[in-house]
Amino acid sequence: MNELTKRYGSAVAVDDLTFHVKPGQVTGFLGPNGAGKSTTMRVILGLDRPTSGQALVNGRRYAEMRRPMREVGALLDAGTVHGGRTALDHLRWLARSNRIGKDRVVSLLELVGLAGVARKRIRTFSLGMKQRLGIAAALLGDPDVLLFDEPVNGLDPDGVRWIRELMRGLAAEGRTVLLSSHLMSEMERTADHLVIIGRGRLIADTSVRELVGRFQRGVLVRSPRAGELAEALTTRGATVVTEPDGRLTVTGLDAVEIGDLAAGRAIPVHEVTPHTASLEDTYLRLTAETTAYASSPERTAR
Ligand SMILES: Nc1ncnc2c1ncn2[C@@H]1O[C@H](COP(=O)(O)OP(=O)(O)OP(=O)(O)O)[C@@H](O)[C@H]1O
Repeated sequence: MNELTKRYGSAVAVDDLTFHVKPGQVTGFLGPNGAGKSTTMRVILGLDRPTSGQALVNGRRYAEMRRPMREVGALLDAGTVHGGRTALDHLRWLARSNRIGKDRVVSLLELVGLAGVARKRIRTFSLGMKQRLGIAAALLGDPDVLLFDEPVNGLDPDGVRWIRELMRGLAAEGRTVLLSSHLMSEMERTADHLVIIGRGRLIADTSVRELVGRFQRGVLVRSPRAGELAEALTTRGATVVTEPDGRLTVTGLDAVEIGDLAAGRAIPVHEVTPHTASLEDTYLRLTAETTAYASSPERTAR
């Protein structure tokens, strides 16, 4: 994504957005409703034209690919498939028109857990089943790059866990996985990296670990020799505050470093608790401003 901007009339859906998605990891694409995630994915897939800037996959625009399904697989809106067809017919038709072997259809129906309903019409499927079918379609061409827009919509807890494991498995195979959601709780356990947007703009492009670290509020440490430990920690560059109950709040060193330092000096430690704002809190704090703005049209009008 390079300086991508997409306007619909006077409304800006995506605003000068630049980020790169790496292979071998799951990248969570997060933002409140209306942040511009679907629009970005539609532009990547050539379904919408950018107003300016560009979205490239493997250095090329989607329209320039000779066999796009073999390069990029996508699940956008699972509800748009032809309801009169069976799951098997739908995938066979997609395979035929993209010169993909029939065997692959059967193995994918098994992979997504739809083998037993392959000959049922799609209109009888639940939303979760349609999501599974959409995922099978995305994987049909065995592409290295995969885009999933809110894939857990409509799935039960088993389905959510299945998606999580599937995404992690695809990334472990070295594929590039971009997964959108408006819920941080989902991403926390699935993604390695996060791209967070709000009102079409980039808010954060960071690893999950870095984001946790950024909002760490220190490590709480309890020791019967707190004074001695505080002195040792301060010497190592940490900032130490002694709490009224005698515990120490340490910043500047993480729990592992504190534990190792104490062990090295044979100072007993009875508690080491990192105090981290949850990722959910962090995400809400990061996006609060954009959400408030977006939900107050009278303010944007001025
Ligand atoms: N075809 C369109 N015409 C006009 N405005 C549009 C169109 N598509 C999207 N928008 C607007 O662009 C903005 C971004 O929408 P988009 O669907 O990309 O957000 P999103 O992050 O995917 O949100 P959600 O989580 O709700 O799906 C919204 O304000 C939306 O109303």
